[in-house]
Amino acid sequence: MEEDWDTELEQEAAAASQGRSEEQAWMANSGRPNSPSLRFSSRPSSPLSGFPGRPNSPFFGFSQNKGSLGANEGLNRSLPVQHDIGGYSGSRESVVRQNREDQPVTRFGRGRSSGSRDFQERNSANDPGMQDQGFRRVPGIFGQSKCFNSEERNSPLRGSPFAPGGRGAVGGPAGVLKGRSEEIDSGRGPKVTYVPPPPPEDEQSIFACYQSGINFDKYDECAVEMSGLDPPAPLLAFEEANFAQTLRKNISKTGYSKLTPVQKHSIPVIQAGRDLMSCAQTGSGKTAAFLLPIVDRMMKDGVTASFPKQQDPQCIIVAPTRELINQIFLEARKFVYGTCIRPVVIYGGTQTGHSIRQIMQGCNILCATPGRLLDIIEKGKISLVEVKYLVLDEADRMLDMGFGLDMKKLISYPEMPSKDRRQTLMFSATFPEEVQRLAGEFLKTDYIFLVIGNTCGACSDVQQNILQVPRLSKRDKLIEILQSTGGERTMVFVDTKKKADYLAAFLCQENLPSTSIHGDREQREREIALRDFRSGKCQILVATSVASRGLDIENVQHVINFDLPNTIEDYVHRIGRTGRCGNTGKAVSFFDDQSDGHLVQSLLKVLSRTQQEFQFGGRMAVQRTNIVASTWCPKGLMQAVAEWNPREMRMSYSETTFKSWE
Ligand SMILES: Nc1ncnc2c1ncn2[C@@H]1O[C@H](COP(=O)(O)OP(=O)(O)OP(=O)(O)O)[C@@H](O)[C@H]1O
Repeated sequence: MEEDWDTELEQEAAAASQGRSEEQAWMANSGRPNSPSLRFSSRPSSPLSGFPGRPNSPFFGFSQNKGSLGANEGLNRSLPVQHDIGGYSGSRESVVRQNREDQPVTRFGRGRSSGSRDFQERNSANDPGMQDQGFRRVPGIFGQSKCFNSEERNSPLRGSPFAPGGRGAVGGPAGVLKGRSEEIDSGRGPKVTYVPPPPPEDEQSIFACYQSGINFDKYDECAVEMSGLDPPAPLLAFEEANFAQTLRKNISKTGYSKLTPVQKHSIPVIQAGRDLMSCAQTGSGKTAAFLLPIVDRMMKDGVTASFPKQQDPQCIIVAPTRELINQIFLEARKFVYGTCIRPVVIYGGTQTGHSIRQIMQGCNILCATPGRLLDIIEKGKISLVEVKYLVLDEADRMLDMGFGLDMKKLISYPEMPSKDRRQTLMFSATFPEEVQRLAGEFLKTDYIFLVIGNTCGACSDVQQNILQVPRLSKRDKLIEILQSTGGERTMVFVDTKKKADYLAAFLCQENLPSTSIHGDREQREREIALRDFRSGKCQILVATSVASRGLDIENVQHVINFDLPNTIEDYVHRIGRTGRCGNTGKAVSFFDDQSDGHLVQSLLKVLSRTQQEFQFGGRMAVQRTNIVASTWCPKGLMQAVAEWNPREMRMSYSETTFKSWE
């Protein structure tokens, strides 16, 4: 999970303070006759009729979901069967523990939220009444159960992969009830036993990649800014990099023939031994920009894996989410192919023993999520003395409140070479100023700061649309869009884990094959969800921000922000799941005056910078940097536009026009 642990809690708390959650709102919304929400809101005994005040309730965070997901006794009765059939070994508690292992957020970060979460979970776990209800059971709708009772048969979820008895592939944290007492007794969850399946070893699978798109050459039009003393000259072509022969072969097997701008500029900086903070738009090849020169150096230095009791990797790469770090590992595997350099990936939610075994088989490039990395270091399984490269992918995220302390801890180990003796590389599509300042602690003073485009630039190949959709109409609007786009691979982002499950189940019910990914799903389920989405088995992936960064999935044509994120950086990363590698994509964001007002200024800035035609609301069109004619637009938006410096946008509205909009 990593990313969304705390932010979602905070959002839930905010929703609670509004006194009415979105799920409740849906329940009350009389839109769809078959909607799961309606079904349960009409039940007189529904706990939703007496919905507890969330902030004060020990069940806050769980009870509300009961109704929205259509939990029923039948589902609950089926849970023990799920354990047997589904072969689950984990539990919700294990997820909590994993998240703690991996998530510095909960350990060091925003303590208030995590503390309250613990409280909620313990209390709800203690209450026998809760065992049959609420959020605990929500994940139970995933996975499979062979027992249908009448209620299940009528379940709106039936026939969907989320339905009981549905596709096992989606799986589900059926263990949600299993480990409950374990947490209470020990304060720790049961051992995580999940061992991820090894990736395919055949050459074709290793080098599988997708085609760059029609706009690939347009990357060259991006403005490039480099600051720092004597930046090395950029490369014009792969040949100029003088890469080792095996690496050259691997690059061509990967299908790369032309460098992207971030590669042109970053590779010579890294080859020159300089530290680098590199910012370039999503999907523009940052991963290869750091991997290629590192692997090249290792090949030239004759690095090979060996098998001492304690491994000493030459390169450590960290990223904020498990799926992303796995993806980076798979990229590294391509470039080292045919050599004795061994990349290894370790991340939370998997058996620690498995991570250790992987490392012990030889480890030159260690790809890790922060929690698991620190764990392994503290277990003495790796030594840091040989680290020459420290790479922070999604560096702004790695340095923010959530992971910043873990990163500091990492560089503070006495064994870790000081910044003068290692090379530190930071990559992201966004670098807010405060993070740029923090980064100084990690980098040598003469580091190079490379910006392709700007430090918070959305991908110009993504056509962005902002639609004003009131909260209660979002679901219908979503269906309308998904039905009109007919089978396009789509990621739908929401603000809470529960909503991700709910929405995925709801979409399945509407015959739109969907799955979900978020931090409360067990790792096995997360990986299955991603696999189903990549393979096209499920055309829609409903996700929290855990999937917003770095994921490179072929042919995602569409991103929908069902809920806008809290920060503009998150928006940029989310919409960057489409329009990758020169391909085009579409992003639609539902804008709700009441909850999204804070984003308006930064949103407009991002939109105007993409220099493309885009739409704001139904009738206001913004072309290039000029807003042209409108008689209507969301009031909240226009107020913010007025506050924002019109000169910067060179907007063409007059004050009278603006007043008439108000
Ligand atoms: N030179 C190249 N030629 C063709 N394809 C490339 C090249 N470099 C990278 N790619 C491909 O482009 C896609 C996006 O690359 P990558 O995931 O590294 O982007 P990114 O900039 O890290 O994106 P994000 O900011 O979302 O993490 C990948 O599928 C990668 O294989």
